[in-house]
Amino acid sequence: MKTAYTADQIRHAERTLMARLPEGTLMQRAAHGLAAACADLLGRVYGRRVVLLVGSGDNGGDALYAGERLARRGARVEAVLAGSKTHEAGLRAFLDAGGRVAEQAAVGEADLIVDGLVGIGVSGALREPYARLAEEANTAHGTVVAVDVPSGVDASTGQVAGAAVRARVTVTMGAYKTGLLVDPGAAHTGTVELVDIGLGPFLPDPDVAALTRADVEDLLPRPGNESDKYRRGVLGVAAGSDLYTGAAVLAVGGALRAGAGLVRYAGTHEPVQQVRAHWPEAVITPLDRPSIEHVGRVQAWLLGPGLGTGDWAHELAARVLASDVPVLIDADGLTLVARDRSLLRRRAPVLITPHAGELSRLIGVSRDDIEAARLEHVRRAAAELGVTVLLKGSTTVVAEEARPVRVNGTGTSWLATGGTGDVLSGVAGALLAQGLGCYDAASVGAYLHGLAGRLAARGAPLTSAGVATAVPEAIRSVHGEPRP
Ligand SMILES: NC(=O)C1=CN([C@@H]2O[C@H](COP(=O)(O)OP(=O)(O)OC[C@H]3O[C@@H](n4cnc5c(N)ncnc54)[C@H](OP(=O)(O)O)[C@@H]3O)[C@@H](O)[C@H]2O)[C@@H](O)CC1
Ligand SMILES: [K+]
Repeated sequence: MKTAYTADQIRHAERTLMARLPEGTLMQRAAHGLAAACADLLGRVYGRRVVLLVGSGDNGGDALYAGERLARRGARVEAVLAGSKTHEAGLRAFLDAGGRVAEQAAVGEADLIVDGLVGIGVSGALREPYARLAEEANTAHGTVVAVDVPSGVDASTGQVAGAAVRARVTVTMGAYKTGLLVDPGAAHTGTVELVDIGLGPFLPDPDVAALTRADVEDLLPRPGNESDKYRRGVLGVAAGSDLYTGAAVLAVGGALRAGAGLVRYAGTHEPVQQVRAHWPEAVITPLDRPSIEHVGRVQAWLLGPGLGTGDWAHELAARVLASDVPVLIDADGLTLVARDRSLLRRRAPVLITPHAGELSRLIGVSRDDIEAARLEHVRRAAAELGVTVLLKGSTTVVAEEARPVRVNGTGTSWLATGGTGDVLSGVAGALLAQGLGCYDAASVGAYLHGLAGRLAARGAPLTSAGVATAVPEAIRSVHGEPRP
């Protein structure tokens, strides 16, 4: 598990560790790791031009001590002092090593730009001249390395209130910060390199976590010798309508590709025809009224994609939610429960999979506000609604009360196309039916779906059907099995 922490959590751990070490030890460890990362990026250090953007706090101190090391190896290092004060000992060491302070920064001509403006001590939007320097770094030709956190990104939330550095590499000290994993901040980090400064034993429970390949491998259900289709998880799918047939086809496809033992599809005439044509392996119950009494036993339900939002759909949703198995609610199902919250009053678990627009209707917050503060709102939705929430987006986040938010970074922007959400609901639904809890089904589902998206896209546009087709390959790559 990749774990990440808020600025307060990091500071608390740092204080405990610092009390046991000679003064300045941690910053020297940080600077050592930072200088090594810079040297790697430069290839040859001697003679190369490096500009340090130095803020008034210890983030600037890290940059100065790393600059000292690079200067000793023959780099031409200039520092722009942006704050009202500067880390004194760091500046002395930097100057002693031959570093220079520049009035007018040659940011545009540098081979490497080290962003030491602000780290975990940032509050609010970058002030001048920090904001201008961040913009200069972003438009310069040189490689930008952010110290600890790209300046302008809130380390605790990933929120970006104004100008912010966009780094090629972020060298982060001691532990990942939440804001490095969650968008919009995550989009600013480039590759994140972690420098071990000995913080590990002092860190509390994480604020957020991201599943690694090994975690997903451990969590993924694998059929044993005695498995039969009923034990491997039967998913009921209540999706699609005479107007929207594709959603049903894609959701059933996602579920079958993600290992449901059996999919029982229930729907009206048109989607039934389509699902039957695409997926002969699905067991189909044509519905002439909104009822699930003839569908047979299932271990979980997927409710909503393409279902419509009229009385018929409402009645079917009420029947599905009156069952005693976990239910995943997506798309039109979310519109129905936004209108009638009483549908969510049930004992068995509920997983909802909204995008920001759908979540906006559920919690009465604007879509833009949700996009700007995804963590805050996904947590709030989980607490207010008493359900597990998977908020879709460039970094998908999964919240359940009293658990760290799980962040998924496997996705690709090619996935932002029609129908991919239906596939995701099928994948996560199949995992629910195979016995994973909502929290794990959602986060493993997001991981596989993102990976399948990458495999389907390979750098070019994808189709949602292609994403479903790539799910088995994603599972294979998680298990590390050779491809046929
Ligand atoms: N502690 C440790 O053991 C270790 C810490 N380490 C390093 O220290 C970093 C934390 O250092 P920190 O606490 O000094 O805070 P930091 O991020 O430099 O920023 C504070 C300064 O920023 C300013 N400022 C704030 N907001 C601003 C804005 N919007 N726009 C403009 N300016 C703004 C604010 O200025 P002021 O408002 O006071 O004028 C304040 O002076 C951490 O990220 C890591 O890199 C590592 O060496 C490992 C060991
Ligand atoms: K920084």
